[in-house]
Amino acid sequence: MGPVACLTTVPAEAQAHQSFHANDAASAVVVIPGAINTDKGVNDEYEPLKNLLELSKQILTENDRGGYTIPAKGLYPYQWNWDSALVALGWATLDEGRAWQELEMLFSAQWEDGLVPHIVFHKPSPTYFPGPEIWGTVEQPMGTTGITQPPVAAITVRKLYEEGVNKELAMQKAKELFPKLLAWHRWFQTARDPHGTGLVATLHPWESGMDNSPAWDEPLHNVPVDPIPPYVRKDLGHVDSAMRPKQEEYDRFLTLVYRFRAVNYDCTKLYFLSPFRVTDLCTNAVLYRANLDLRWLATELGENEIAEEIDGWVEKAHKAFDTLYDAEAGMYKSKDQLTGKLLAAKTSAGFLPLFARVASAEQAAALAATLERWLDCVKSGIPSYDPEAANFEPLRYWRGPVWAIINWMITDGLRAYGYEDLACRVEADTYELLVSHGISEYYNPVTGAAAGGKLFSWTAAMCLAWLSKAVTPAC
Ligand SMILES: O=C(O)[C@@H](CO)O[C@H]1O[C@H](CO)[C@@H](O)[C@H](O)[C@H]1O
Repeated sequence: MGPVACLTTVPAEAQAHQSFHANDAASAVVVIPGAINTDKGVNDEYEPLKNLLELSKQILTENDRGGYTIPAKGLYPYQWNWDSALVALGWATLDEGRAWQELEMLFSAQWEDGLVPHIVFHKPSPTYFPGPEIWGTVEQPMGTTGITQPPVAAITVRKLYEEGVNKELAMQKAKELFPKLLAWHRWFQTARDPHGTGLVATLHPWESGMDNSPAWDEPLHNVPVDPIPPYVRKDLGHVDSAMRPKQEEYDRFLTLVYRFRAVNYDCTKLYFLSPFRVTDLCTNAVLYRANLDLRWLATELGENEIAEEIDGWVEKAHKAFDTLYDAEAGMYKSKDQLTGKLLAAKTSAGFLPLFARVASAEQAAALAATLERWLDCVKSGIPSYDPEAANFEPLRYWRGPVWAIINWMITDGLRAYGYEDLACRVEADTYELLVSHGISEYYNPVTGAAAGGKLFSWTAAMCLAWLSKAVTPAC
């Protein structure tokens, strides 16, 4: 095969806002596998990537709080669930022991019923709201929230186990973590799918990880705002309000927390009483993939009965996923469980069934075509929301901005289905964003500008674990 024309010149842009900066990023050239650079020497091209990797390493080190990594200073000062599972992939490229420790710290906060909380409040911090005093999960051994997040951890454990150099350590840690992962996945099957539909419920937008996704507009609007105690948002002290969820969303986020707290987060009650209950594509796609990886681990560890149990979950979920596919739109959609309706919004979560491997070849082709259309509408992809939608907001959080972690998941899926060129395109876009604009929480897909929190851990981790391998000097 001849050279692939994937060369992109990245405009120079200073990264003054980054305290560890990759300021050699000017005139960087993105080279993706198979590309031949005709203008510059390989070493020059590699320099921006080397700087980016150095910056990423420094970010993880700076955000390390002694065994767990905060997502970003000030804005998110605790341990977040799916952040940590993704950040562990970055740590693995630097220090395998530290990667395993990240997961151990997360699971040290696991509840007796199996839930792994969305935030662990290891140490007090005055910079985030709502903190442990609002959540009030008093019965737990340590301060946590009482909800969960997309279960990435089993995916990480398989990767660390398979790709780790220290095989003895990997075997020991995988064995220790396996029963904890299993307990969490079983919790999803029972607490969040009590009727055995094959797909699990998400009871709070914070559980979806895509807090203010346009998919939640309708179901969240149906949540009545209770007379909750007055509160001050701390996020707006760190980030411009134009990049964050709106006040009416926060009032409902908090209403849900107080309602859940009133029943002490009893998972047998929450499913039935929550006024917000959706089938979230992100949670279900991540869980599906995590179940495949947990099943793989079960076989590795000789746990054959458990492997069969997981097969049952996967089989049921596989059939149920088709109910989320909108053939006319060429897209998967989340569903409101309380109204039974598919939610109209086309979001980047709609591509995640590729990451899960649950899409058919035909569905994958439709998703690839939709994705291509989206990418043609923006400077840098993948936008988190349909860029052709009237209410697309390129700066506001999950309503338009690009997130590197989602790009990684979708790229992984594209490759698995044979869409190599499209995967390369997303990789090149992601690299260009990071080289030109620094390592931030998310990016404006129209201008490329960095947005949200700066020096962001999971973006740094994606750089170390993904882009470092994907973006290589021409060979
Ligand atoms: O905005 C917030 O306060 C928190 C609430 O959990 O949510 C954002 O930050 C988390 C930490 O990075 C991510 O895990 C979520 O995906 C992201 O939406």
